[in-house]
Amino acid sequence: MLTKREELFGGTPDEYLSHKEKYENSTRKAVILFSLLRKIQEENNTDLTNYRNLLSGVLGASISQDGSPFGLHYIMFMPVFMSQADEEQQERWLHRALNCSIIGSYAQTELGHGTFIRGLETTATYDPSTQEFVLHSPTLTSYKWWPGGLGNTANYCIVIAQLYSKGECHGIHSFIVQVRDEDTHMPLPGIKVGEIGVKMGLNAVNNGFIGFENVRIPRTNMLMKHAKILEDGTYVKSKNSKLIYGAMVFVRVVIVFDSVNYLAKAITVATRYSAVRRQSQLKEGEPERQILDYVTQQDKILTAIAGCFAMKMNARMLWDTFNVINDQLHKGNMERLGELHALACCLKAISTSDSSLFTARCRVSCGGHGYMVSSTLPATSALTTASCTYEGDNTVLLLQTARFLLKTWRQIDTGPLTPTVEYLKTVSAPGFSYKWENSIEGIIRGFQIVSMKKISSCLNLMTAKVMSGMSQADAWNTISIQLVSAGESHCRAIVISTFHEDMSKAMRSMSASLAEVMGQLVELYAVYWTLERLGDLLEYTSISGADVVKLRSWYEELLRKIRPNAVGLVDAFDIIDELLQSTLGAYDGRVYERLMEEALKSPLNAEPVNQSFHKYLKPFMQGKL
Ligand SMILES: CCCCCCCC/C=C\C/C=C/C(=O)SCCNC(=O)CCNC(=O)[C@H](O)C(C)(C)COP(=O)(O)OP(=O)(O)OC[C@H]1O[C@@H](n2cnc3c(N)ncnc32)[C@H](O)[C@@H]1OP(=O)(O)O
Ligand SMILES: Cc1cc2nc3c(=O)[nH]c(=O)nc-3n(C[C@H](O)[C@H](O)[C@H](O)COP(=O)(O)OP(=O)(O)OC[C@H]3O[C@@H](n4cnc5c(N)ncnc54)[C@H](O)[C@@H]3O)c2cc1C
Repeated sequence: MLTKREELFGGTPDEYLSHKEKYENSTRKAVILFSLLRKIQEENNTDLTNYRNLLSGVLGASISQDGSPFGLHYIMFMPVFMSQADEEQQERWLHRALNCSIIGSYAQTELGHGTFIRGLETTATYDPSTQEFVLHSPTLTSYKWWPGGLGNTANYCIVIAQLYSKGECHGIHSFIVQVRDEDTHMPLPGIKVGEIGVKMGLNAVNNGFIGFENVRIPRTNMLMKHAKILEDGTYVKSKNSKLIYGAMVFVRVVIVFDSVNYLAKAITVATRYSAVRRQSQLKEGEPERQILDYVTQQDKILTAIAGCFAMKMNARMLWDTFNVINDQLHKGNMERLGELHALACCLKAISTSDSSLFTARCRVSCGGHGYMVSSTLPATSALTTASCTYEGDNTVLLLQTARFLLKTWRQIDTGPLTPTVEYLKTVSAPGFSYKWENSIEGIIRGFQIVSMKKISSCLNLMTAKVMSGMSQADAWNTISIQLVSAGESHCRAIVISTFHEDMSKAMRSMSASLAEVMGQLVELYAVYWTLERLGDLLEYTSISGADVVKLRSWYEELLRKIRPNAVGLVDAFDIIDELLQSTLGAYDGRVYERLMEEALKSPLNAEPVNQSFHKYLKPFMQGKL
């Protein structure tokens, strides 16, 4: 009788399963894992706060690097329900979703549209004579494409469609739609549903497609917490049309935590392997050195560790900010919605692009063995690059942040600013002066000045181009590279200052030795990004060549200081071997034995001579083909 652990983590490695077997195996594992999670849910309430903790359990414990077919049910279907369904609808559906007696997905993206959601083509036309909506996919490009779990798993999904009533289009709204029979799991009439095929990664997420041929759903299947359709077809608009976007903000907040989880796995593997792997002699005649002793290796890995800690603290700040503003939204106060959207956009973009960058560095820092699937670094790399796209392409999200920053800058003199942008007032105040200094505070100030000057420059450029006769849209597109850069600079300034401030607070309750190491991580992160963004700092601050020389020495000194604690820092993530699933990162350091153990599981090692020798090789080598 297999234990739960053996059931979850044993069996043929996924990499040797077919696409179909991989899905079936991940579904088997998901059922085990989510049965356990369901027990947790039964003991706790399900408000968003508790829900995120549950969700981080889902994400953190996702037992396959390939994701889970239930992921979307937890990541989007339920959060959207909690934020957009009215009380009657929650009463009718939420408990069934929570106990997984229905499995949902979230169908927004179409073959033809992902970013520009106002351009979605799926229609939901209200028929007052039957008090139903008619869901229809008018074109191939209107087919929903990507929804996780929709291929073969979900029997319900939330569909985002253009709402039509009394001949008028009211824009995109959310609808709950049953897609499969609850008993037979057969697709319901008028519904064409399937799986989109093999992807670069996340092949257990079961991403699907769905098309509707005049499918009728009751009026009460429109999620009506904000906007409504009355029985006669009268449209009652939402207090704020942007509230429909709320779930995307929540998921972006979760994704920042998720990006930290993925990066923590990758640096645990790369750091432990770099402590085990010995290669080359630093001095003639000496024993081969741990590759972690090479400063170039420290440059790749220790900065990733600092980045992971930095983003973890920023994820917590973002979550706290989300909760504060979400409470205000529930009370009808929309004042900070734009700020929350901008912050969630830039932190999702920066956390996922950093996670992708540093995970790729971890992969190459492990040499050939890092290219083995059994190291799990390739899968984590495929995961982190996907996160730069899903829940909003990073470029598009940074442009959203830039849009908010320009709006803020236009109003800079009209009153107080909201917390995440009030630095703009400080560094642009009359009489404010700043001379570069090589300190954490000096670096933070420098990044804030760069951000402010980029935003100001973008606005001046926009104004000049429009004055010269260019349309607003063309001017925006022309300077969009600089707009993205302004969004990134703003975010980096927030990340460094949050890391410094929150870690300083945390260090007060630490032992002196731990506080010293944490302080070194903050310095390493700040100095690393200073050296990475020297162009901006040279353009907008008084930093000098001499300062840069000292910064480089400071950086190398920090690498030397942190090196002895590298393994301890990643052990602190406490990721069990079963979740790490890595031949290179296992706690016991038996890298070579594990590599060989995994290799022998290859089906190609089942017999000494593969059948292709007799069928192909031998006749070929004997000139008979
Ligand atoms: C357990 C295992 C787990 C394994 C891991 C798997 C995890 C998988 C995770 C998730 C799966 C993925 C799901 C998805 O991808 S769902 C689909 C996500 N799609 C998007 O994010 C689409 C991105 N596009 C947009 O958000 C919008 O189209 C846009 C904002 C980029 C542009 O839209 P547009 O209408 O052109 O906007 P404007 O620029 O004109 O701005 C309009 C106005 O609205 C404000 N606004 C826009 N978005 C929001 C928002 N989300 N919240 C609040 N406000 C928003 C914007 O600020 C403007 O306001 P204004 O300046 O005051 O006018
Ligand atoms: C693994 C994965 C899971 C997903 N899961 C789901 C899901 O469950 N449900 C769901 O609904 N969707 C899902 N998606 C879809 C995802 O939301 C979209 O892929 C994403 O929103 C990007 O849209 P797109 O793919 O159409 O790219 P596009 O928007 O076509 O972007 C392509 C390029 O065009 C650029 N671009 C687009 N618009 C602009 C602009 N205005 N300004 C400047 N540049 C622009 C982008 O920067 C990008 O470089 C998933 C995607 C992935 C990869």
